[in-house]
Formats: sequence, C-alpha cells, structure tokens
Amino acid sequence: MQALSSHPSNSPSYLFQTRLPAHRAAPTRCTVKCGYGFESAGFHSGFVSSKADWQSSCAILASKVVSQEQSSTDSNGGTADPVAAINGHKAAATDLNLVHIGNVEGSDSNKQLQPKPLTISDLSPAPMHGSQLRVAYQGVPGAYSEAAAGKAYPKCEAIPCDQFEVAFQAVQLWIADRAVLPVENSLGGSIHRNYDLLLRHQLHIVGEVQLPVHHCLLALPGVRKEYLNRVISHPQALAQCEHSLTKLGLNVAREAVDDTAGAAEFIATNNQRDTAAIASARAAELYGLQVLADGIQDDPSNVTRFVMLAREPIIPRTDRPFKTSIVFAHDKGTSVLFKVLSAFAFRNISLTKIESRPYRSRPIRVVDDAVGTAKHFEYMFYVDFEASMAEVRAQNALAEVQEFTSFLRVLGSYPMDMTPWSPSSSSCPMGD
Ligand SMILES: O=C(O)C(=O)C[C@]1(C(=O)O)C=C[C@@H](O)C=C1
Repeated sequence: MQALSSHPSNSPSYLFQTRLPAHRAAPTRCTVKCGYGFESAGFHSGFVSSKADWQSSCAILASKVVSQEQSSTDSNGGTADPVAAINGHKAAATDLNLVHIGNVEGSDSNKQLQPKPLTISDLSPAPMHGSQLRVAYQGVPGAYSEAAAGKAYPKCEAIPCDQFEVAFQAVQLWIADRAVLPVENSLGGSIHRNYDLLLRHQLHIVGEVQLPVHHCLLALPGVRKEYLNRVISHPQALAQCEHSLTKLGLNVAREAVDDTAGAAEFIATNNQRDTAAIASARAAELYGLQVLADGIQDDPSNVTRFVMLAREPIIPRTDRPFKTSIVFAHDKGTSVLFKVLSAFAFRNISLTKIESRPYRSRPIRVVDDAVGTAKHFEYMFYVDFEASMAEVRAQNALAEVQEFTSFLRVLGSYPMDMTPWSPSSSSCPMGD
C-alpha cells in the first residue's frame, strides 16, 4: 500500500488535499492500494480486485478543479489563456515547447540552427514497463481507460480520477507519473475535451495505445430487458452502441454519465432495477451485475486510441515507427491550411489525423470588405503525422509550417502502437 503523502517532497500533495470534496477527503487521504495480483503478468496487475477492495483502499481523485476556463489568471499568476500565454512568450521557445528550428532548408545560416544529429547517448532509456509508475486515468475501476493504462504500462499502479482535467493535474502536480487519456474512437470520433486540455496544459505525449472496446449491457441480477426504462453510460459508449440498442428493442431514455464503469457502479449502489449500463465485462464482475447482452458496439472493430502523457518529453528515435502530434493556428484563419498540409505532402509524410477546434481566445475574426462584413470562425488545428522529430524531413516540414503559422506547438513525438490488430471477439448482441 502506498500513500501519496509519502511521495518525495516535491510532490505537492497538500495542494491535492485542498481540492478534495468534503465527503471524499480524510480519513483515506488518497491512499492507493497496489498489492492485488501485482506479480502476475498482464494488464490487470496492480489493479484492485473487487468493489470492496476498491472502496476501502482507494479515494478517487477529486473533481474540484479550479476552472481555468473561467478564471482570468492561472496558478502562476499568468494569463489563463494558454494560447495567448504561449504566443506572448514566443521567444522562450524551448520552455514552451514551440518548434525552435531553422526556417529555410539548406541555407548555411539556418544549418547552424538545425538541431544536432542525435547520438546513441541521446536516445531515451529502455522503455519502462510501468512497475513503479503511477498512472492517472479518468473513471473508476472497470473503465476502459483503466485497461488502456494497463496496456500502456502493464505493472503500473492505476489511479482513478473523476475528470479528464484531474488526470492532467495529477501528473502536473507529481501525484501521478503519467496520464492515459482517450483522444479518439473509431465509431464515436474525437474526444474533444482532451484536445482542448492538451493545449491548456504543458504535458507531453510520450506514447499511444489502441484498445479494442467490447461493450456489454449490464443490469442487476434478475432484471430482464423488458423492465428497463433507461440506459446509462459514457456519451462515447452510448454513441458506439446506438444502433445495437435499437436492434435490441431498447427505445428507452439514454443518459450520459462520467464513465462506463461509473454507470455500472451507480446501478449496483442505488439498486436501480429499471436501468442498464453500457460497460465492460470487468465492470460487471466488479460491481456484481449480470450481462444482458455482449458485444453491443455497432461495429466489431471498435477501437479507442489513448495517449500517454508525461511531464517530460521522450527523445525521439528513428529505429521504430514514430508519430508526431502538433497543434497550430494562424492569424488569417484557414487560408494557410493547404500550405501547411503541403509541407508534409512534399516530403511524403503521411498524416494520420487532423482535427480542428475553436480558437477559444479569438473565436471570431471580422473581415470588412467592399461587399460587407463577414465573420469567420477561428480554429486551432491538431495534426498527427507519421514521422519522428529525429528525422530531418520532419524537422524541415515543421520549419516550413512555422513560417505559415502564428502559433505552433509540438505536443509529442512518440512510438506508434504497432500491436497486431484484433477486433472485439463477439459482435452479435445476444439479448435474452
Ligand atoms: O468510460 C470509460 O470507460 C472510459 O474509459 C472512457 C471512454 C471514452 O472516453 O471514450 C473510453 C473508451 C470508450 O471509447 C468509451 C469511453
């Protein structure tokens, strides 16, 4: 058993304590148990084994997050707007993780600015398997994010957090070493909240894992499908099972809750006989529910991609496939998008993902011309591409992108998840 208060003195656990809501604060003081099945192989190692264990040993990280969106200053006394803050300090590019490389390919003066070639001593240490890592995830035990944390760091101590933002803060405040958070799903699409949070925090993406997501319909023992008045789950899970629910004849109310396993726990704790949850088979086990239908995701190849976040970036390498994630914006809106994308196309660098999000500090640009006044929406663009920042072609592409953009940040350059593809085993709802 390991108490967070025993963490090195640079861990400001007192800050964390002040954020706990009254009913979750003392006496457990965020003690997290990690002994169950710790030695065994596989990603369940280090996880609590039952609801009782979980309840007696583990306080969930609290959700009293100071809303950075509403406050005008951040904890360091700076501006709360991350984009403005980052742009406002553009000179300190290394601190702020801005790209800091030469602008023009091949010019002598810029060759000096190019990063030095990497040597073997620059390479990151052998990958950790997580045996001493505390990994924050959003949800309660039985959530898919917990499984993703276990896939990313097989022997980690998984730390449940009740919001995505709490998981970011847990790493930033040294309560956790890593966070594992979902960013996109093959059926439900992007998890926008995490894209926004990536920009608001100074954490680095150090890896990715893709997790096949196999949903079950869970209810209290003895409950039949016909008794149900509502289905509750995480909004992504509801979206991933929309057609299957209809096929099962469940044209009942659907309600969104914070996470899938939390939905299962809610039904068990509150003896909700008219309610079913969409969650994992492991959640059924943990919370004592029966599986009414198995494999209810609308497509057997339902996969969620998670990113691993850390306080420090990893040193990019070229000895295995890497992906790099960036975010950029431009004062003149979308007009540069073609130029930016061509910087990658000309170098044969494939993009794996592009996402746009509102540019929160400047959501609208007003353009006056002879015909009238137009209002354009402003965006931040998130792009993932298949190359390592250790490759000259990636460095050159970003040097070019930097010329076209007013803001550019590298979120991380990290090994791609190359685990063999195995879709969820069962896809046919069984019903009862
Ligand atoms: O609710 C959970 O179990 C989660 O881990 C969250 C989450 C998500 O945010 O997408 C993760 C994987 C599935 O796509 C459904 C839900």
